[in-house]
Amino acid sequence: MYPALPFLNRICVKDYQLPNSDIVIEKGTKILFPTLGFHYDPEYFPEPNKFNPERFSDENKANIHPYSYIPFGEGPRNCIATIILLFYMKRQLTYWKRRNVPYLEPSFPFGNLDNPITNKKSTGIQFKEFYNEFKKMGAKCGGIYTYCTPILVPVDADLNRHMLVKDFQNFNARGFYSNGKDQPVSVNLFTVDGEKWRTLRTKFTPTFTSAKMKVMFELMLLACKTMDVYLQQHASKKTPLNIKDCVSRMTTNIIGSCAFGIDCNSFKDTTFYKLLRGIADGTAVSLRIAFCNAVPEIAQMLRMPLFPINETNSVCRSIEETIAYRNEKNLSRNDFLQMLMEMKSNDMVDMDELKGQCVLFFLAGFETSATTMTFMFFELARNQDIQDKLREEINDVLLKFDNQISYEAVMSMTYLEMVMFETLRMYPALPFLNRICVKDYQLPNSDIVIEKGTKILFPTLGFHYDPEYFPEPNKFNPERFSDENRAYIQPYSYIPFGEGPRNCIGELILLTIQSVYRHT
Ligand code: HEM
Repeated sequence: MYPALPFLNRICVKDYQLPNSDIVIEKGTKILFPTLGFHYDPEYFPEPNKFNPERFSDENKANIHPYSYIPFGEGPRNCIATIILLFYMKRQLTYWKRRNVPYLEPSFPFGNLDNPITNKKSTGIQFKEFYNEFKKMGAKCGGIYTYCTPILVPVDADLNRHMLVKDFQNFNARGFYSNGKDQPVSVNLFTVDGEKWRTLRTKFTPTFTSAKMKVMFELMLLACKTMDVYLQQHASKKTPLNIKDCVSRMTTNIIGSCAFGIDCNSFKDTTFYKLLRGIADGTAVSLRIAFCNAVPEIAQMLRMPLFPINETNSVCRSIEETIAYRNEKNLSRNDFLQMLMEMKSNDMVDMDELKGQCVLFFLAGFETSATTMTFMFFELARNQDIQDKLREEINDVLLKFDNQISYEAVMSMTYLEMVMFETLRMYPALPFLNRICVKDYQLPNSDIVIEKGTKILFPTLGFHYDPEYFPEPNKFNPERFSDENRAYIQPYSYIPFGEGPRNCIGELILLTIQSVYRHT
């Protein structure tokens, strides 16, 4: 759809009679082959405006008309750059061998990944398999390739401690794409690196304390009220419920209320729900994010925004309107937006940073929380005994709290916490963590040196399903996280929220809550 050169050119160096025609092309005539024309010709590519990788599946490829697909040119003068590129790619694929790092044999052009067009496995599962291969070799880490990019995969919990925590200064970047010029809100805590990240993290950490969350809890409860009615309707009619849809609406209500100051009642009116989903959901969004991160230089050159423009602009407008309304009426509310407004009035953040963090609050908190809850209900449905035990705990605790759900009541539900931790072990919302080496680094007790610029991918799923760390890993067993058993979990093998100074800022809420309540 986007050939880098939209046409090929040649010059006729000898008079030439067109085949099956009496037209003669004179020597010296310039010829321009319109690549874009061929690629968008429905005779050759039906529904040419549709992005459809299936055209290039092994079966369909054979039906493409020869010489109608010419992104690299054709014939003896086809792009020299292609040949150089191919040579470079082949050489790249020997990177780990040359550096004496244990590696898995790659193949061209996908490296160690499955063919993205025909593959059925998620990237998280593929990295779990790489993990198992390196463990079998007895290695502490190993090298693989995504396409031609070398990626280091640590498979040892103690190495996680070194790289994510102790030697964080060598790996403090995530290398995620953002485009501050054209879409300032794409510059946020998750996407920025270096000094900018450090400054933002220092500014925003105090907004995630347990005291702040306790105050916001009332808003969260209110935002869930309409779900009660929705659930009761389904229960009384005995109609099945799409649990993913239900928790996604609930999460939208909470985020709408806490981050955007909007009462969006997604169980009745799906306007805001659809708008927010438009930013985070869908193949086009995933493809754009994947493209931007795979070839950030090209994305930067094309000035590609990270998030869909229309939806993001609508959400930003709504934030601006709420701020203007609160300022005009002198209103205040115990939400995340108010905290950011106070930071702005103290010149700690500017308007773009404020909007960026609201959008990030949604992106980082929405899918992660909704999928975790969905999988939790899935496992509770499959394990009736665990469901009964949890229900019993909830009923017992509520009895002690006059049947009122309060912050304190929820925090004293220890079995609920164990169930949630086990859900996050089996279904971590992010199946891997990524970092970039920013300073050459010698691996501990080894002569391997990781070069500056190397990408590292920590395979969370691999660790969480490793029987060395979690016996019977396919069994949903919340008891692993009881007070007694938790002490036996190998540090840095359980990483659903990441680790070290760049871990999930949302986890700080959990940690603070735990330390407060476990010691009272
Ligand atoms: C079940 C819920 C959640 C899970 C499983 C989760 C998981 C993660 C993970 C794995 C990371 C990457 C950490 C790393 O690279 O070491 C991350 C980063 C982050 N998360 Fe969460 N998250 C959750 C909820 C939230 C919520 C509710 C918020 C905020 C409102 C949030 C805000 C962030 C931010 C801002 C970052 C980037 C931190 C940085 O780079 O400094 N997350 N999260």
